[in-house]
Amino acid sequence: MIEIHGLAKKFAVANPKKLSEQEKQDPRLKGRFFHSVEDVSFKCDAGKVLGLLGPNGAGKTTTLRMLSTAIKPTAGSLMIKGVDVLANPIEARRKLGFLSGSTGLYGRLSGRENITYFGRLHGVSEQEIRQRIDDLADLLDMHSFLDRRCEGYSTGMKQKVSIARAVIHQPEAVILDEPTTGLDIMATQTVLNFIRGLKEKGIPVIFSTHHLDEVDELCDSVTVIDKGRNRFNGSLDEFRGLSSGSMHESFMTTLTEQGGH
Ligand SMILES: Nc1ncnc2c1ncn2[C@@H]1O[C@H](COP(=O)(O)OP(=O)(O)OP(=O)(O)O)[C@@H](O)[C@H]1O
Repeated sequence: MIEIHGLAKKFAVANPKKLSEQEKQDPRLKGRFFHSVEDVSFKCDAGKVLGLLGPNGAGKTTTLRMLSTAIKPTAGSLMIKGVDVLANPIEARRKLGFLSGSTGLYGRLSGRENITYFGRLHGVSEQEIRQRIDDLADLLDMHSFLDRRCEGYSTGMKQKVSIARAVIHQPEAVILDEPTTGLDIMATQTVLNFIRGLKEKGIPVIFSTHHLDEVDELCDSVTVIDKGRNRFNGSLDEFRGLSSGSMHESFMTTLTEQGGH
C-alpha cells in the first residue's frame, strides 16, 4: 500500500520577479515562499491503480517527487509498503520504482546499457538483469531498438527505456509521473498494458496524467488536486458519478465545487 497524509511542501522564492504572472496571483504565494503543495492525502492499495489528476501547476509532480524521496516535505507523512519514507528513505527507495519526467538517459549508451547500469546500482545480479531486460523488452516492445544508442531514440523509445529502468529491481510499488505524455497511440497502449500487468501482480501503481480516457480505462481510484490541495479522492465509479456526462465533466466538477471532497 502507498499512503500519504497531510503532505505539504513550500519552496523559498529566490527571485519573486522571475515568477510567472499566474504564480504571482496564486494564493499559494505567501511572502517569500511558494507553497506548491499545501494539503494532499491519498491511499493506493495493493493491486490497485490510482490516477492523479490536476491542472498544470496543481502540485502533482511535487507530490510524486516527495514520495520518491527526491525532495523532503515541509509537513505530512508518507508510507510505502509499511515503510515510513521520511524515517527510512533508503529502504523506501528500494521498494519503489519511480518514473520522473526529468531524468534523462545516457545518450552514448544503448537502452540495454542504461537499464543494466540502473540494475547494478540497485544490486541486481548480472544474470537477473539479463533475464529481466528480456522480459521487459517483450512487455514494452523494445527489441528493435534496445541495442542502439539512446541519443537517436524517439520520445516513445526513450519513455519505454525509462520505464524499464524504473522497474529493473522488481519494486513492490510503482509511481509514474505522466508516463504517456508525448507518446503515440500504439506506445500509449503498450505502456497502459504494462501498468495493467503490474496491477495483476498485486503492485500498487500511482500515475499522473492529463488524459481522462486513460483514467477511465485503467484506474481503480482517482485523486484530483488543484492549487496544492485535494479536490477529490474516491473510486473511479464515484468520480464518474460526479456528473451525468463525461469524465471531463466530472473533472470540471471537482474543480468548481466548493472545497471538493
Ligand atoms: N523548486 C521549486 N521552486 C519553486 N517553485 C516550484 C518548484 N517546484 C515546483 N514549483 C512550483 O510549484 C507549482 C506546482 O508544480 P508541479 O510541477 O508540482 O505541478 P504539476 O501539477 O506537476 O503541473 P504539470 O501538470 O504542469 O506538470 C508550480 O507553480 C511550480 O512552478
